[in-house]
Amino acid sequence: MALPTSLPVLSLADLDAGEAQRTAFIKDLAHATHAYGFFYLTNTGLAPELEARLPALAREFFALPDAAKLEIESINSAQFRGYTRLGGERTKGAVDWREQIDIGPEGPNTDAEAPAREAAGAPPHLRLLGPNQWPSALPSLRPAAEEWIAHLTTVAFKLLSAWSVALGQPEDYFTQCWGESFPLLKIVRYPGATDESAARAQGVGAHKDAAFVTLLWVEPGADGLQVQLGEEEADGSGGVWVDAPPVEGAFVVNIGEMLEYATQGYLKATRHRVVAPPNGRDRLSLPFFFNPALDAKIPLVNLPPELQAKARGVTRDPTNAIYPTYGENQIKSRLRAHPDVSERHHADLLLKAKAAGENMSGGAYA
Ligand SMILES: O=C(O)CCC(=O)C(=O)O
Ligand SMILES: [Fe+2]
Repeated sequence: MALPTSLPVLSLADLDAGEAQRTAFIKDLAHATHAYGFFYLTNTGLAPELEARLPALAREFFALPDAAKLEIESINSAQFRGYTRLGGERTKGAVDWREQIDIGPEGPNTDAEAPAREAAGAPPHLRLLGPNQWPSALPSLRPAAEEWIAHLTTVAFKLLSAWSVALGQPEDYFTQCWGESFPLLKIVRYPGATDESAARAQGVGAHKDAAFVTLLWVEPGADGLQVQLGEEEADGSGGVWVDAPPVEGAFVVNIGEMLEYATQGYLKATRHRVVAPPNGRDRLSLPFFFNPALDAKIPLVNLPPELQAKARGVTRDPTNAIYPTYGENQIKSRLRAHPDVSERHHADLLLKAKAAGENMSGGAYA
């Protein structure tokens, strides 16, 4: 297969532009996400005002004094919400050179009830339900982030129904067992490289996203994202690393491991990484990971024979099993990514995982 030097661009508006354009969109979507696992999506209906407002607030947040940022440090949150300072996160055990805020669905704090709940048989992933942390120095961040999440949720649902049709299923195939979505928005800043530390070359290390689907916004002009196309080896080597610079007005969309798993590899979760910006520059991005409810079990898609013939199967690292319940995957990847939060709030789960022989030092995206 000839590899493109840049990723395909699809317009979401085509889905509502009459039968012919809708059919063409679904076909292009299937091709892009089977062959590459990545594409650019334009015309998502995001209000230009919001597209300017949230990144501007993100920049304001990162420019706050450390004390104001650390007020919402993720170490305070058993749900891994809030601010993670530079060097606080890992991929494949190596430190990522970025600072970020993690924002999930808002919920009451039930940390104190977890032991009794679990003694009565509730799964540990319910520990991920709880409140976000918002900076008191920047009250306008919360409504902007919530509007962003709400809009991308509608965009992601449109994509899910288009994939359902592309996979020969009814439109509501994925959503019938979906439940209340459990998305995660990250607000991320990668500082420029300095020659002080070699670790800074890894903005975020090579990984596949654990989510169903990711919709990534990148600040215009900020390159650094690279995508591994072609046939890679099981150990992650091989293939061709292609630059995926931001395209004006577009989100980068990519398949996560849960959707790859549900389609037995027909849709591809493609490895990607971010190279730290050059000295004197920094890079802002807003990855949005779209996921079903923590207790959702999404059935494997019964592919039509012509697609089944092209499904690659899912080869898994035996130390990084995919569980049928979404929440089990989610809590494991959070435990790996944030060892400090895990040791403080979930030491019992770390011990259990180690006793079961799982590799818990792999980082978010082992
Ligand atoms: O910041 C980016 O451009 C991508 C980040 C990413 O791949 C991730 O957080 O999973
Ligand atoms: Fe990613």
